[in-house]
Amino acid sequence: MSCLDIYGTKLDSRMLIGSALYSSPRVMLESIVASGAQVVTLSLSRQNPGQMGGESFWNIIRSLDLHLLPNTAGCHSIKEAVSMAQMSRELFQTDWIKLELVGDDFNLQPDPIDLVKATEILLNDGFKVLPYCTDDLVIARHLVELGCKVIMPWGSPIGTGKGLLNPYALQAIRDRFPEVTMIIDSGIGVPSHAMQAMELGVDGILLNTAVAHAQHPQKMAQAFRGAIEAGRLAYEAGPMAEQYAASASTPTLDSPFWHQA
Ligand SMILES: CC(=O)[C@@H](O)[C@H](O)COP(=O)(O)O
Repeated sequence: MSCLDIYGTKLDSRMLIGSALYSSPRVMLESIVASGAQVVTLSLSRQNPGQMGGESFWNIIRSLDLHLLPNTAGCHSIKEAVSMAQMSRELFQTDWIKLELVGDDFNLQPDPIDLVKATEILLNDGFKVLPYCTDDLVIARHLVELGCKVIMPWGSPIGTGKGLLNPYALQAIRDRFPEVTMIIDSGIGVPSHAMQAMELGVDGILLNTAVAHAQHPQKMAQAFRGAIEAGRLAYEAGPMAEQYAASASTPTLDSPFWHQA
């Protein structure tokens, strides 16, 4: 199967996993391993290696030897997000940043205007920006025109588990920007949501709550791994076109094959 491309880094796994909300370090570690993810996202504001408790968290993450994707979770302004990104780059030694800029606390909806402005600042500062955005085609266009090689529209708001609120909007982004790596970030609740997104042709899935809050996170991580792989395989296989009316799958006339070699 083809690879996930993050600014030129090619990965076999199309799943990116969060490191928050787990019941214990052991459950987090086992879940991340079970997911097969090669990218783990983490937040300097919540998992700072220099702070109490942060060091043991950091040692576990480091032991996994995965790509780190620091995020700017909880930032509400451009200034805050830019300085969080810069500190994360120093501390985690990576120029990848998941840019999250909250526009409203009710549903943690990204601020579309400031997100674009902050993206421009960070790209100019040498970051490889993975912006967390809504499923708005025009915002996606601005981000792509600035030079983002990856965009991460939501399925639905963070932690809701509602799945894909607007498959049409996501499909439009996919079709409009086939050259860009498109990762669905947030709101995925069950593996079938992830599979639906992959069948639309998106490149990857970033999720956290659905695994961390499952009754058995390790098993759920494994279930997501299978669903994401199956969804991608189905997309590459080219699904049949939906039909309005029935057509017999066991015709009684002519050749049993429709393609005459
Ligand atoms: C871990 C992370 O970056 C989250 O903020 C992300 O958006 C995942 O969202 P869910 O928890 O809804 O999967």
